[in-house]
Amino acid sequence: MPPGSSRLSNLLTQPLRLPRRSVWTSLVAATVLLLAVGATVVSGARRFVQDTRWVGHTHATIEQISRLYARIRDVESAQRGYLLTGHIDYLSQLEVGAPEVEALGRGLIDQVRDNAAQHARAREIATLAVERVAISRQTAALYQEQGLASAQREVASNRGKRVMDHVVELMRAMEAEERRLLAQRETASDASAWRLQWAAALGIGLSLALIGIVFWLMLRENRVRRLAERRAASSSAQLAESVEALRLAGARLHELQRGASMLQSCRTTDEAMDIARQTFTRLFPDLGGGIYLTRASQNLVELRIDWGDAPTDCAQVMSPNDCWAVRRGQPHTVDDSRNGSLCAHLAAGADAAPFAATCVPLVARGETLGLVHLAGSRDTIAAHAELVLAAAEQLSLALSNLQLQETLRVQSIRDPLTGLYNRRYLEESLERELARCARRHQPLAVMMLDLDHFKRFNDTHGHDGGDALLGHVGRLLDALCRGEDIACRYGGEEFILILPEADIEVARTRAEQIRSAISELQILHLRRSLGPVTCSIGVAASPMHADAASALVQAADAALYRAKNAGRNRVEIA
Ligand SMILES: Nc1nc2c(ncn2[C@@H]2O[C@H](COP(=O)(O)OP(=O)(O)OP(=O)(O)O)[C@@H](O)[C@H]2O)c(=O)[nH]1
Repeated sequence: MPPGSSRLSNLLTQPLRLPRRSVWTSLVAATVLLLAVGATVVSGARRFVQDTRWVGHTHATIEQISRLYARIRDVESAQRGYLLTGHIDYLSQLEVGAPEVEALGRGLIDQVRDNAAQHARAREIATLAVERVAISRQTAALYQEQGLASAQREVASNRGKRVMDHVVELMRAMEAEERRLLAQRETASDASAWRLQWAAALGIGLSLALIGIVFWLMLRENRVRRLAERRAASSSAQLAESVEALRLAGARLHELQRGASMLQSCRTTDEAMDIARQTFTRLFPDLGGGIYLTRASQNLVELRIDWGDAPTDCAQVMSPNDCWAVRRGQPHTVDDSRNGSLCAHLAAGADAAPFAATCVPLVARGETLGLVHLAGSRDTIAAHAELVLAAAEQLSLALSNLQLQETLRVQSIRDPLTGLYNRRYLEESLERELARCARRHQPLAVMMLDLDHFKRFNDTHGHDGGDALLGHVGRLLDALCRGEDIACRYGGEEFILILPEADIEVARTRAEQIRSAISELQILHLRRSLGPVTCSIGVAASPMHADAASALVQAADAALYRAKNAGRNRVEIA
């Protein structure tokens, strides 16, 4: 799993709860409350206005009563003034006051039309007021027509006073009732005002509180949303990071697969080293490194290739014990070159910055074939640890396969007793070398060698002794061969040497050297010296004696036959 993917899945699965329901609930509650407060205030205001209107109405009624009373008194005064002075102005005042009293009476009736009791009183007052005005006018008329005495009799009858007393009594009752109503309406108006005030204060307070809660919830939601957005942004960044990590991991795996496939197709160790260098460079471009291979002797490990800007100096050849990974048979990683146990084959330069290094043994079929070493930054080494192991494993398998192939190849072309090439390889090589020399117009010599009296040697020292002799001769021939010569065991105690680009004289000289060397051979077998041995050699050369491989071998064989017949331990030319 690429780094960060578990954190990513946590982030994606962790729920984010937004307080949406509480916000909506509070908003609805605040709205309902505000509407209720509004309705209460409106209805309270209406009632307050109505109550205030009623108070005004009461005041107007009381004022109407007062004005009616005053107007009646004015009429009475005008009547009295007229009787006392006879002045005509009083009479005209009386005449003017009469319709006004009547109008004020009607006004009073209209004023209290809503109240049945007051309405009845008002009608009675209006009727009595009109009657009182009529009495004053009658009294004035008596004065005019019959004189003061008649008018005074009328006054003395107290008819006008009785009517007026009744009017006053009714007006007092009516005013008292209006004052009672006034007090009642003022109380109601005060109560309305008080209710209105409290409803407004309470409603506004509660609404403000709810709005505060909504505001707080919205701030909280905003905070949570910002957090969610940050998480989403961080998640998508991590997702992109993970996708990129997966892409790189996929590309590296593809590269590893490609490298492994090419390694498996390599025919030689050098080819495998070249492919390994390319693969490791592509897989770990930020790391320098190298590959050591164990020599056939198993006692030394040799640096075969290296690459990149490794911060270390690598020993060219080392003992297997110089590498912790080889010694312990498992990867060895040092995070800090200054503090860790760096392998002896790696050396940090004096001025080198601290670095990390890892060595992975190349092990296959229980055999340590070498090691891969990488060095660079600690993070890079740590990040690629598993991939390094996988690449090293693939390289181990490829090297092991190459080793196996080499063993099989050697087995198929080498004679196990002498270590020389076998007859099959001889036949292939002779054809090839003849063609090559012919192309270059160069000679090629063939030497056929047969040990003398080998049957007797066998009989004397046993078959094991004979085998030991064959082994010694094989090693001797191998040692006396040049790099381009091919020494083969032709069969039994017969050997053939192919000497490319050697003419017959060179071949003769070489044959003499070999014959001489074999005659001086000291063979120890089971702590016994097996005595001297000689050989006979027949030499033929191309194109001097034959062009074809089989003809050339036959010519050498014929020369050998002559050497045997001539007394053995000699060289004969075809
Ligand atoms: N020990 C051993 N003996 C072998 C091997 N191959 C062949 N021989 C023996 O080599 C002997 C060859 O004998 P001969 O062909 O008669 O030749 P020779 O005794 O060497 O006599 P000349 O060649 O005439 O000098 C035989 O006895 C074979 O059995 C082998 O691989 N090991």
